[in-house]
Amino acid sequence: MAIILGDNQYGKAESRIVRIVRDGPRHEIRDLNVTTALRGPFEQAYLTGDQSNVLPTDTQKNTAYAFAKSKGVDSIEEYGLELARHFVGDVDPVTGARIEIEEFAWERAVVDGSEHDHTWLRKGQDVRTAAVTVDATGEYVVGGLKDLVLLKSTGSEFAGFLKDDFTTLPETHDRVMATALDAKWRFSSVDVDWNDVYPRIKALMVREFATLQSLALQQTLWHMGTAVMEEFPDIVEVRLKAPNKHHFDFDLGRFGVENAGEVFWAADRAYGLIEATLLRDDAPPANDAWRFSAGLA
Ligand SMILES: O=c1[nH]c(=O)c2[nH]c(=O)[nH]c2[nH]1
Repeated sequence: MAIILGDNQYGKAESRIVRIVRDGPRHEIRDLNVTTALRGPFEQAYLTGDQSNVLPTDTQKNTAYAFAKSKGVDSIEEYGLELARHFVGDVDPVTGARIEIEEFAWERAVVDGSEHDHTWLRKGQDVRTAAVTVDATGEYVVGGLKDLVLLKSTGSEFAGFLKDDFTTLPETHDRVMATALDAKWRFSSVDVDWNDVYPRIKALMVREFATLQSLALQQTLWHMGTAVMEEFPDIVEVRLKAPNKHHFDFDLGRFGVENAGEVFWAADRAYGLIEATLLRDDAPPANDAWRFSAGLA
């Protein structure tokens, strides 16, 4: 019996990079969490401790900061592509680079009725994400968002489900539906107007969540994904993950008080977890586009 080294990669996880453009009185801010990972002939670092092929994770971190200055951060997708191309193209042993980025949004503070030049408020809790892979097979961009918290107070049903001896859930034709959406979409091209596309995808998913008379969260996810893929031919795959944040009617009947869908117990766990992948049947191969690192998704 021999033990072999399997899949491996290494890099610097979660460099917090804040890029401020301050060319004039009105500043711009981009607030990022950047993870880099390199793939290539790094077996000897594990097997014998030979570091000769190893570009330190510290250097990877420094490069991410340096590129934030030299290349700027117009979009996280483009910035990720620049970094990945550099590692693969300019650092000899590297054959593949994986860059994962989260972006935290800020909105300008409004002071005395006008937008302030250099003060912002953190915007929402949802996070824009990008995962870029460059290797010998090509360049891949997976855009996304996570923690988009949505709730609708009607327009959601769950009935007609399979029942067995353990089923206690009542059927409903009017319930609260809430989730914290995690969505990822794979592009078939890197020639994309990233900052134009992102808000349109988010708006489409919110529209579907709001307007569909939902028979299940599963159906809602299908509609969100298909709406995005119908609008954007370059998006060939969508992966959705949605916790069903249950809102149970609180039993006020015990106190002789009527509760017609007005007071809920918002349970934080256990929660349903609904996941789906939507894929065009002629999608080009994903190769390592979905191979995540460092627990960031
Ligand atoms: O939208 C839902 N899908 C389910 O699969 C499910 N299961 C459940 O108990 N409630 C719900 N709601």
